[in-house]
Amino acid sequence: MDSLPIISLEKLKQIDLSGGNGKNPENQHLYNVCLEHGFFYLKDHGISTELIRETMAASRNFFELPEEVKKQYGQDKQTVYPNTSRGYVPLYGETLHQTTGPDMKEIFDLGVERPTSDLPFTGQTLMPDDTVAPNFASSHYQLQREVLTKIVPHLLRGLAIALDCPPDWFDPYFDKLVAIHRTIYYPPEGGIAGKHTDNGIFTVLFQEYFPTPSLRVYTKDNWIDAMCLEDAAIVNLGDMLQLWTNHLFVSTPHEVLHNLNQSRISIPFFIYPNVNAVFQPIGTSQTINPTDIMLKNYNSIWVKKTGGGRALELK
Ligand SMILES: O=C(O)CCC(=O)C(=O)O
Ligand SMILES: [Fe+2]
Repeated sequence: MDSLPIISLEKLKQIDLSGGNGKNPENQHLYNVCLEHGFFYLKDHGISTELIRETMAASRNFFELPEEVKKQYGQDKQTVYPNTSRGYVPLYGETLHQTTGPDMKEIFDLGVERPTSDLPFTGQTLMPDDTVAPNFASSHYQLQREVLTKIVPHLLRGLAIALDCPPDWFDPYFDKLVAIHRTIYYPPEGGIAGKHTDNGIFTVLFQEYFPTPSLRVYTKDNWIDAMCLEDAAIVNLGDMLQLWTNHLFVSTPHEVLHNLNQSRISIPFFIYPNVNAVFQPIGTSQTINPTDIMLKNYNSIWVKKTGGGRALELK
């Protein structure tokens, strides 16, 4: 196995409720892929290549601004709690794996814009306007709207059906979902994201197209390259879905080693349930509040600097 499986969102959306819970062959495929890899390409997702390219170009233009301009949107200027969930982070700001140390990359984190609130991960991001970073905010929020309407609900339904649950089984947990929406800039020759797992339910990732890949995935006891497939997003399962499914599905370790002579942009969307949701891992009587898990993960990345997700388990 040296390439990752491909799931068609269009096929997943063809739910036939006449004979049971709507499971179709693509759901069965999704189930097997989630058991075995937890990492796959998502094609037929309905988001235009132009919008993705435009958002990447606007991101690159932002990251090429002088440092003192970018720092005006730093985490210390953000009002959402925790402020490490929003805004600009310079090179070597984030540690995803303790042994690798601080990552050589810059990031900007956005969220779903909701009225300011005391609830964690809820509120407005301080963003550069068009005079500072043309099209940065507008393209990102357009892409976010499309990810949250065209991909996330259908993937949640596909996963529910794959798990032999009714299609709308996850829906009440996600009607005010939390999304950490990030854009990353890896400088040429040495950009890095240390080994980690993502902490949420799943991540929808758009990576810039290069013939030589920089993203690597640990699956079936091997590190393999995640080649760039034009027009396909990547989806990887996170720790929270692993926990929810009582370790049936796996959150997959991955890392970025970017050695090309050009910079690389990627745009992941980390999807979490509603802030005040409570879920029970399948087959247990435990109750889990996803926000507690998120806050613990933020503490481990930004305060203790011991890494992201299950990074401590990864050598
Ligand atoms: O840049 C990438 O391709 C992946 C980034 C990533 O894994 C993350 O930010 O969690
Ligand atoms: Fe990741």
